[in-house]
Formats: sequence, C-alpha cells, structure tokens
Amino acid sequence: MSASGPRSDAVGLVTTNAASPVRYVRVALDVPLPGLFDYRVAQPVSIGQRVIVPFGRRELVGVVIALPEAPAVAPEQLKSVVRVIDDLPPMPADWLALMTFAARYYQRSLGEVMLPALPPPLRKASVYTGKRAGGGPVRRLQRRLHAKAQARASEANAQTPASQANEEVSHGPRLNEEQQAALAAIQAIKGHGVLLLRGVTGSGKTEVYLHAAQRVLQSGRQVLFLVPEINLTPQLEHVLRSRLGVSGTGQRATLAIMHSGLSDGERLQAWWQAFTGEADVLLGTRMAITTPMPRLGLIVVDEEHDVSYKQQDGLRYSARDLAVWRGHDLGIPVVLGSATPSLESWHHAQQGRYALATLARRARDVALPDVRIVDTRRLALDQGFSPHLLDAMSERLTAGQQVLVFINRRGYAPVLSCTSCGWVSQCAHCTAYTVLHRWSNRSAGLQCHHCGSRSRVPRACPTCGDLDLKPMGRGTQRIEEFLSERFPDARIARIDADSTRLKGSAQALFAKVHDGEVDILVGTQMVAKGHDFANLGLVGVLNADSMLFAHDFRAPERLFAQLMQVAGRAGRHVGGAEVMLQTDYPDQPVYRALQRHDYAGFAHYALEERRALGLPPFAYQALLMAEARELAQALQFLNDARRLPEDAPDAYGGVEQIMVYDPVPLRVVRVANVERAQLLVESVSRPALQRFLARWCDDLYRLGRAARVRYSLEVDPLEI
Ligand SMILES: Nc1ncnc2c1ncn2[C@@H]1O[C@H](COP(=O)(O)OP(=O)(O)OP(=O)(O)O)[C@@H](O)[C@H]1O
Ligand SMILES: [Zn+2]
Repeated sequence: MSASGPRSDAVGLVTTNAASPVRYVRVALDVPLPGLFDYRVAQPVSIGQRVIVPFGRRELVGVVIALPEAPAVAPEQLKSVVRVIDDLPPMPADWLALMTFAARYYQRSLGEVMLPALPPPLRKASVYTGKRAGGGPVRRLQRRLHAKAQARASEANAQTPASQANEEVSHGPRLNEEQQAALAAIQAIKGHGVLLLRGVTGSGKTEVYLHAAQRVLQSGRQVLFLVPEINLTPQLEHVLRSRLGVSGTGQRATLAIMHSGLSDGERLQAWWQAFTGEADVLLGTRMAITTPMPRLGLIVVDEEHDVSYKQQDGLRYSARDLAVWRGHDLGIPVVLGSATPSLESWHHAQQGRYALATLARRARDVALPDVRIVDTRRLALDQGFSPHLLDAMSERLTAGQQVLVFINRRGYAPVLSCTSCGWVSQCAHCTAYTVLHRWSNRSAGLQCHHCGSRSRVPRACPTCGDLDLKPMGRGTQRIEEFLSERFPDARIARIDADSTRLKGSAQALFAKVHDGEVDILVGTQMVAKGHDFANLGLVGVLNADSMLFAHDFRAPERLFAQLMQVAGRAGRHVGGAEVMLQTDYPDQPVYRALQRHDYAGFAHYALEERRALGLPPFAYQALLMAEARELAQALQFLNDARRLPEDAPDAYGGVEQIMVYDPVPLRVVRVANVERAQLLVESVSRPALQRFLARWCDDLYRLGRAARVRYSLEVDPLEI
C-alpha cells in the first residue's frame, strides 16, 4: 500500500522490516486515558498494524504507533501482545498522519480518534478470537466477495455478456459557460488547493463535480465524495452509477457507498474496497472522510456549509475541515460546493486562500423563484396559514404542480396546555416541554425531543383537574392533518424524522415525490437540501421567525442557508415558481437578502458584524461542557477549570491571548436527569488556542477525575 504525497507529520519512526526482531510495541487504544500503551511482542510487527492486547480484564484491539527501543515502563511490568492481526496491510502513513492531526487538533488521545475511525469489525477483539471467528471479518468478507464473483462469472458465461462494465455510459448535458469555467478552475489547481464552488440552487454543481471526477479517474486516481445526509446518497449514487466512465485501468469506474445506515458488514466492505483501491469512488457521509484511499486524487464536499459535517458526540470533528487538511497533506485538490457557503469558507475565498468559482444562474433555462414575503402581523391565520398562501396553493394544485410546505418542527404540537390554569406538558427528566405526537389515527402521546422518553396524554390537567387540554402551536403532523381537510383531493406526504424512521422509508417517500405521486409535501429541513424536484411550483415557509432570535450567533447564517436551500427546491425544471415566506418581521435583513437571492450581500453584512464583535471566523473558539447530577457541581468544575492556568502561569505561555468566559448553564439545563453547563474559550490566534488547550486538557483530566464530573471539550463548536 503506497501512500502518495509528502508526509507532514510522521507518527512513528521507521517501519522495521519483519526480519529484525521487534521486542516492544507502543499501541493506541480506545480508552478514556491519555497516552499510548507499551507491550512486549514476540511476533514480527510493523507500524500501522493492529494488535490484540490485554487491558485490565479485557482484550482490546489497538493500532501500533511506534516500535520503541525501550519501553516507557519497567519491562517486567509489561504484558504481551496476544495477537498481531495480519489480515490487512498496515494502515498507511497518510492515514496515521491524519489521525495524529485530528487527535492533536481536537485534543483527544490517538486511540480515541483512530479506533472509532475504523469499521466496527476491525476494532473488536472478539470477532478475531471467538470460536466462530472464521479467520476474522476481513477473511470472511474476502471469501464472500470471491464466491459472489465466481457466481457472476459462471452466470455471465451462460448468458449474454452484459455486465455493468459494458453498460452504456450516459452522457450528461453540455456544460454551460459558467460550469466550464468552474471546471477549468478546478483543473488549474496544481497539487493542493481548495476551490469554493458557489452555485445558486439548481445551477448544476453536480455536473461540475462529475466532470472533475472523471478526469481524476482517467488518470488512475480515486475520488472521495462527501454529502451531508444519508438521504442524499441514493440520488447521487444513481447519477454516479450512470455517468462515471472508465477509470485508469480502462474498466468502468467502481463505486462504494458509506454511511451510518449500513450494517457493520456492509460498512466494512465499502471501507475495504476503498482501502484496497478496488473502488475508484467512495461516496459517503462525514464518516467516510477517515477512510484510507491509496490513490486519492480529489475530494468533493457537497453542501459544505451543512452542520451535519460536524460530529456532535465522541470526537467532535468537522469532516469538511479534515477534508481540507487531508487534501493539503496529500497535495490534491479539494472542492467545496454550496449555494450558501459557510462564512468560514467564504471568508477564506474572499481572502484568496481558497479559489472561488461562481455559478450565478440556474443550469436549465429557468429563473430562480420569486420570493414573496407575507407580512402576517395583521392577518387572520388558519392553522398558521395566511389566505395568500392557501390561495396560491390551490392555484398551483389546479395547475398540476407540486407544493412544498416547510416547517421545521416535527410532531403534532410543540406543547400541550391547560386552558384554565396554564399548565404545560413538561418532561420529567429534562427542562423541556414534551411534544404532542400522533402515533396513529387513534393514539397520541407526549414525547420529549431531548431524551426521547414518552408518556401518555393526561385525561385531565394534572394541576387543576380541568378537562380542557389543548395543543398549542403546530408541527408537521398537525399541518398534514389540516391540509388533508382543506385539500381533500390532494395526495399529501409528510417527510420528517418520524415518518422516515424505518430503513428505506425516506427513500421510498422521496421516490413518490419524484414520480409525481404526491401533490403536497409537508416537511422539515430533511426536504430542504439537495433534491432536484422537477415539478415543484410553490414553497410555503411557516414559522421561520422562531429561528430569528436564537441566542446563537450563527443562527442568522443558518436560517439564511436553510431558507435559500428550501426556496431552491422550487421551479428547478420549469420557471414561474414562487416562494411564500410568512413572517411577523418582514424587514429582517435575513429575509430581505433572501428575497433578492443575495448570498454575497448577506455574507458581507454578516461577516462585518462578526468582525465588529470579534467572532469566528475572526476568532477561534473551544467549548468545555460539564455534566453532573446537579448544576452546581458542573458549574463548580467549570469554575475550577477556569482557574487552572492561575496555578501554573508559566506552563500556559501565551495565556494573555486567551479569553476564558464565565461558565453558564446550557439553555436546556437538564437532559435525562443530567444537568449541564459550559465554558467558552476564545482567541484571535489559532496556534495560541491550540497551545492553551493542549496544556489545559492535561490539567482537566486530573481535575475531572477528582470532581467526578463528565466533561467534553469541543474545538470549533458550531453551537454555543
Ligand atoms: N449544463 C446543463 N444544461 C442543462 N441542464 C443542466 C446542466 N447542468 C445541470 N443541469 C440540470 O440542472 C438541474 C440542477 O442541477 P444540480 O442538481 O446539479 O444543481 P445544484 O447546483 O446541485 O443545486 P442545489 O444546490 O440546489 O442542490 C439538474 O436537473 C441537472 O440535470
Ligand atoms: Zn426529556
């Protein structure tokens, strides 16, 4: 397995050849302890190989990081490696370097970063040592693939030879001038460079990616495609399968898919195909970014602004940021595409650190939809709908077009309340209201969207006994119910996290919409992104105002992106489409910019504000979160954490560049009976912040053990 490009940061020293006897190995393990672990070893072993080692009373899989001359502890205390796993070549140096970078940047131990980056079967000791291990998961996979290939070969002999390789590659549309210019800009990148492709919704960014990918494949290299959501993989998979031509070998390029909806076996297969170079293209969600690919030549990050690229638990990495680092390390181009780039990426492009290509017009000869702002302040609304929106819906339905109603709230109603005493339904375990849900036509219940716990709908008010309990506000289910009464002939589909819980159900629902079997689509942000609807003439936006005054400084950016995305689903194949946005605040700059389809104007305004306030991308942040039974404990821990640098000012060199804020409770303080608080750390210098965090983490570890508080540190948090 050869890795290309310069190694910026070699993890180990040298890979010894198997002949010379290695006596000790230094291993990364996925355990909540800092540092690496030394073992004695009798078998030949190389850096990057996996080993099974005893740890406490368990056996764990670890990755060999170094082959030290002498162990870090007394040799007689060393335990021995149980087994050297040799079903794969050692993990390549560029992968080890990526993991080392991620561990350092996100302030986690190497093992906590490395092991979770591997498909689950590769990091479970039991699948190698158990009675039915059958040589381990990789050998089993190889046998399965081999058997499949043989079956296919004998079938092909019996019938006419019509395998995928001989299938006709379909040709896409001719690139327009803007698309050609964007493609040329990607091809002009020599070695590493990031290109930000800003293309309005429906401008044909996908075509640009495809052409860029095709060139890379022809030169014999691999392509990594990242999409923010599982739901977008089938659509892009279909396009890639029909469009990718030959790779460097003269064979039809092959594709592997990776996302969290796969079984462990499926994920291992996709990973293995990318790792061995058998797959030319890997299409996946954020987890795919850590897949080793020996011939990687291009990384594409579609919808690069999407928050789904940030992992929200465990190692809180940004797949987009890792993609940029990986491209740099390998000396290859990275394409970031979006209609509404993140302000971070946009800022880089403005400063010339990223190249910028713009697709200002839609690819098909249609105009962007008209955005109409409906001032709802003096209107009588019917279940949240203005007469304007209802009339417009009737018209579009009569004309045979589809309508999308967007509301970012699932369930029936966000809260149940008592009309006489004001009681509201609250979760017993969280500081949050419980949401009223319809489970079926006949049954309803209350559910907490924070801890997931469910309860029955009380028959009478728990405080005053009144029987008149009413749902307040509305979510997708109530909207769906209302619309089915209002438009009895229309076929209505609802797409949200509830209606798509079962595997494959989202895909089935989207297929119905694409096939024209749906007239009205009611959906949350799940429907907003990426989909190329052909016949959607009207988008109605309800309740956007609820996101206007969130305390997070990124809220306007996120709202604007979301509205641009959802508006962009309208009129993609035929013109004359319309977006109706209902609001009590028609003069908000976010809405005005949306009306003008003015991303650049919005970004300029938002960046100026960030600059004035010293917020990212003009500053760098990290967030320390603490969880405890009681808020006071969490706050105490954070206060102690805040004072740590005072005890050892010299060790924290450069601390004057660091701003540590006061600890604050989270907006939703209690979730599942755990109370939470957080502390923000900020600096105008990324290196200074990194230095501070590295030292701080060591001290936090000691503090945390004594305090019995669970804590986590997030670098570059997206929500504060
Ligand atoms: N050069 C072209 N000529 C004609 N049609 C094109 C061309 N390029 C793309 N298209 C079509 O335009 C439509 C929109 O393209 P695509 O879905 O790639 O847009 P996009 O930029 O990814 O949009 P979004 O950001 O909204 O997802 C598709 O139906 C695509 O087939
Ligand atoms: Zn709860």
